[in-house]
Amino acid sequence: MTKPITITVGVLALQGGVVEHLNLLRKAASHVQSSPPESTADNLQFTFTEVRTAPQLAQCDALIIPGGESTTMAIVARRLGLLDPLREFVKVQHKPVWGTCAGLVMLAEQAAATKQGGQELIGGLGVKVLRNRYGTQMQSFVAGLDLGFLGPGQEPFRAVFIRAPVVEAVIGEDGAAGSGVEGGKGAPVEVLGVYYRGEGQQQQEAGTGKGDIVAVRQGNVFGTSFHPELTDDVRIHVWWLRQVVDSLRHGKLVVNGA
Ligand SMILES: NC(=O)CC[C@H](N)C(=O)O
Repeated sequence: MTKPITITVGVLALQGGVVEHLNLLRKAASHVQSSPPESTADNLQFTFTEVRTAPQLAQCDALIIPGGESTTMAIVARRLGLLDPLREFVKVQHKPVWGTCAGLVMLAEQAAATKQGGQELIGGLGVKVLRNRYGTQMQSFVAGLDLGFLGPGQEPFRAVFIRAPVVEAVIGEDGAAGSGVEGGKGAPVEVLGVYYRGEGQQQQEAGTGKGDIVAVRQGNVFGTSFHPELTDDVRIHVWWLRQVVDSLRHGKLVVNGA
């Protein structure tokens, strides 16, 4: 029998929607284990854990940065000495990371200043984000998104937007550290989700209309403006865990226990 592969996935637990991600990750894991990526059958294990310290981060093969308030998250991370280890995790070790909402802001290379002085970011995604694109908490909304990366013929994903950022501009490979496992030249920035505000489904399908970029990936770094963890729809978590497994198997990364 082959040795089990245990993948440790952390959720940064300084502030924000931590428990919700952990719950959905656990559900997603059982989906991934019941139809595992090829060659990991029977021996794929996941451990999910909260991350508050650099040693806890070092145990992780992949990380989720949840929604919340990115300014607060950055201040707390700085105080705990976590900002540099997080940058190392994302930009030097190129481990898979997913940021939701405030997490997307943290992973952007640039954020359009909404306050004087700006804020500290982790970076890794070659994009510039615009914070609070749709206004205040009161203007929160749910919208059906067609997310092609989930596969053909999928139902729209009911995306929850709460003081959500959007990707205002793709800076590209040069703006970020690059996310290819090999290092060096960065991976391209891929737009994986667009929200067409007040526009019809037909325009979405035709790819017309301007729309806001609300899901983006560059190599191992993935970001969404919205909060899949606040729904019981497990599809994006399942997709991401599969990406994590693939990346760890095909990249030159060390997997705990492998
Ligand atoms: N729901 C959220 O995560 C809101 C993000 C928040 N507006 C920020 O900029 O950090």
